[in-house]
Amino acid sequence: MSRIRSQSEEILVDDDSDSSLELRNEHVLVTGGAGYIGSHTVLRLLQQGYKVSVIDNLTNSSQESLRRVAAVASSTVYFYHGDLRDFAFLDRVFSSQSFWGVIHFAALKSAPESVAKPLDYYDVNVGGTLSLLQAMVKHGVSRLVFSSTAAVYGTPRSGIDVIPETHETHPANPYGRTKLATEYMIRDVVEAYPNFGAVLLRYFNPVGAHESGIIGEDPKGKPGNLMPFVLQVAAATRGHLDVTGTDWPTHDGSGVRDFIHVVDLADGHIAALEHADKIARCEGSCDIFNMGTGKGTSVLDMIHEMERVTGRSIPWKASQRRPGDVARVVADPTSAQQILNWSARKSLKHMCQDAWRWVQTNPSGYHPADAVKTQKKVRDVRLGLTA
Ligand SMILES: NC(=O)c1ccc[n+]([C@@H]2O[C@H](COP(=O)([O-])OP(=O)(O)OC[C@H]3O[C@@H](n4cnc5c(N)ncnc54)[C@H](O)[C@@H]3O)[C@@H](O)[C@H]2O)c1
Ligand SMILES: O=c1ccn([C@@H]2O[C@H](COP(=O)(O)OP(=O)(O)O[C@H]3O[C@H](CO)[C@@H](O)[C@H](O)[C@H]3O)[C@@H](O)[C@H]2O)c(=O)[nH]1
Repeated sequence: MSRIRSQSEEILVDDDSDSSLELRNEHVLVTGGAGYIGSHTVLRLLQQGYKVSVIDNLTNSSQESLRRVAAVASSTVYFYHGDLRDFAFLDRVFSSQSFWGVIHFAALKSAPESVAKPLDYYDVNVGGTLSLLQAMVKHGVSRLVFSSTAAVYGTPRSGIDVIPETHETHPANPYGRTKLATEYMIRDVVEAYPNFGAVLLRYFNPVGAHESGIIGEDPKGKPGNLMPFVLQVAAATRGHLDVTGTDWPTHDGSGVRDFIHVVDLADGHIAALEHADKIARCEGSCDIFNMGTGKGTSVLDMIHEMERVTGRSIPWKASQRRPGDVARVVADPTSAQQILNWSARKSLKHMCQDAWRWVQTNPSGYHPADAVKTQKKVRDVRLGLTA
């Protein structure tokens, strides 16, 4: 194994760990792999036998997620601590390993924050991807899966029930615009370089956690999305939930979204990577897929399901609509079903059960205070700096 001086940390499982996994030759680089969706995807990749390296600057995550992933999979994750915008760093990483493909998660992801800090969002989301694409082209790596978002659609055309990939793109905030700009940049690279296979995945609303309760969404700072708020109210660390809009033209007046279990989404990335390989082998192209269930769930539906799962009451109050919010955002997932042979399997009940298990097991997320419990689960993991 080639190593990068003091840039890389290796996360190893003891040799006596019980691993019957058949390893593949394909080495996948995952940017932002320590984060919420990235860590679940790294686990799936390892379970499929891929070799996995992660680049992350840990601005919104902790290496603890990868230690746990390595332990659950009884496998190894190669970790490079660094920033995607640093081309010299990327160049060294790409020189040290021969990557088969890249899954690119690393980004800033808060729509409201992007309104206040648009340049940060363009810098990381567009600038970071620019530097990644430069490294991929320089080192001849030509399979890419990219995290895009339903936010690129903006307000859905009136009267439409589910959003197909062909829907117009009018993002309503800088975050969505950085993702759309990045989609265009990737499409231009595919046009310019033969045999480049890129898959752009537009996620709807990812929620839930791995069923083990070992990895999940680290509740850093004040949550911005619905599910972390619902969990806090269920755990009685927040008094009530503000339902932001109860006068929408929906079945119960609250907003409707397409919630997708993060493990289903992780599986979608494996299918997308295989598709990127297929298209890279025949001339190359850039394909776009929605990642959703096709089912709409209202905020009140979500509250009621969480009440059933937890056996606790979730008090809520009607509150004003959030600026820029829309009534209903639900995916048409047909293309992913037909072309990737992927569809989401887990129900709203699974999403609530798994999110609740994660929160109960890890009340402070990956916080060191929980590490005592954690150490037992990951005691087989050795962490060593490579020279
Ligand atoms: N979670 C959602 O609701 C959602 C919805 C649609 C799309 N997405 C997209 O999915 C991707 C992953 O989202 P997530 O929820 O896992 O977010 P996350 O914040 O948990 O993970 C992103 C990871 O990228 C890392 N990172 C950020 N900037 C970096 C940089 N410059 N260099 C290296 N690493 C950097 C962070 O430390 C973090 O570990 C993002 O691109 C996000 O925009 C997320
Ligand atoms: O305290 C809260 C928070 C949210 N909501 C409602 O819950 C629904 C879902 O909101 P949220 O979880 O914030 O998700 P979205 O606004 O749909 O946006 C998410 O999903 C998009 C993809 O669809 C991503 O692009 C965004 O980054 C991500 O924040 C909406 O109707 C909100 O009005 C509440 O009622 N109370």
